[in-house]
Amino acid sequence: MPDRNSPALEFRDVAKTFTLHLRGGVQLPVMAGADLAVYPGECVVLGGPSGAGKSSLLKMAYGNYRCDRGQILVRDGAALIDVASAPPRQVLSLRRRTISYVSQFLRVIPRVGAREVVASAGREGGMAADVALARAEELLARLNLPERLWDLPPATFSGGEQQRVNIARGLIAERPILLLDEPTASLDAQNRAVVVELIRARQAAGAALLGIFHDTDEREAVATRVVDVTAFAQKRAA
Ligand SMILES: Nc1ncnc2c1ncn2[C@@H]1O[C@H](COP(=O)(O)OP(=O)(O)OP(=O)(O)O)[C@@H](O)[C@H]1O
Repeated sequence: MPDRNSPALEFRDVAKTFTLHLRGGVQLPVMAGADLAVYPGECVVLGGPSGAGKSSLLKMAYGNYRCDRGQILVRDGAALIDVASAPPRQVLSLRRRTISYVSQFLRVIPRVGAREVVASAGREGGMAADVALARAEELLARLNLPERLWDLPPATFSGGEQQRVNIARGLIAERPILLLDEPTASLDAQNRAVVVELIRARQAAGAALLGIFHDTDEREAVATRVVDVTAFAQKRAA
């Protein structure tokens, strides 16, 4: 069981400004002085208006965006890794072992079927091939993806079908930190309820979750705490 008394993920004094090189170097400050700790067993939901920087925080934690200042500390077993300064090799290793990220959209791989898209994420996380395959099928069935689609590449799937493959891919390896960027945005009520159950199960198992949920009911169903990122932007203006 993870140590619940120390954060699994912690942002310390993080600042981010986008520079638009194709627009004459226009600067877009998004946040400064962002401090946030997420503990094992928590589901912290990011709140605040559109454009406040919620997705940017998740992308910085996953190492997709660099931050300009501060630290993003990830507990990786006994080690503490600063994603903000870690070399790419170390960030990739964190993605294999420690952090999962369910983005809003599935990045489809041409010619690879849905079941394999999910199972391969399990294998990358260290599962044996047969276990990964069985777990992939279990998740796809739970998420009501029709079996006739399992061997087809998700490129032609509906938005909601792609999103469910994406969720299965993000959840299969059961890593200690889970980042969720509106995972239920394109789902119907029945599938939203399944995703809420899966998220709560990860939380009960001691994972640290950080997510964005615009739907109030879902937010209430999963959040142990809501953090308004507008406060980070206000620090920026101060
Ligand atoms: N890659 C990028 N290049 C330039 N600006 C960006 C980039 N990504 C985000 N931004 C800007 O940063 C600000 C914060 O965006 P972000 O997507 O983090 O907000 P958000 O709170 O998640 O919004 P929403 O709720 O609408 O998804 C916005 O003003 C956005 O235009």
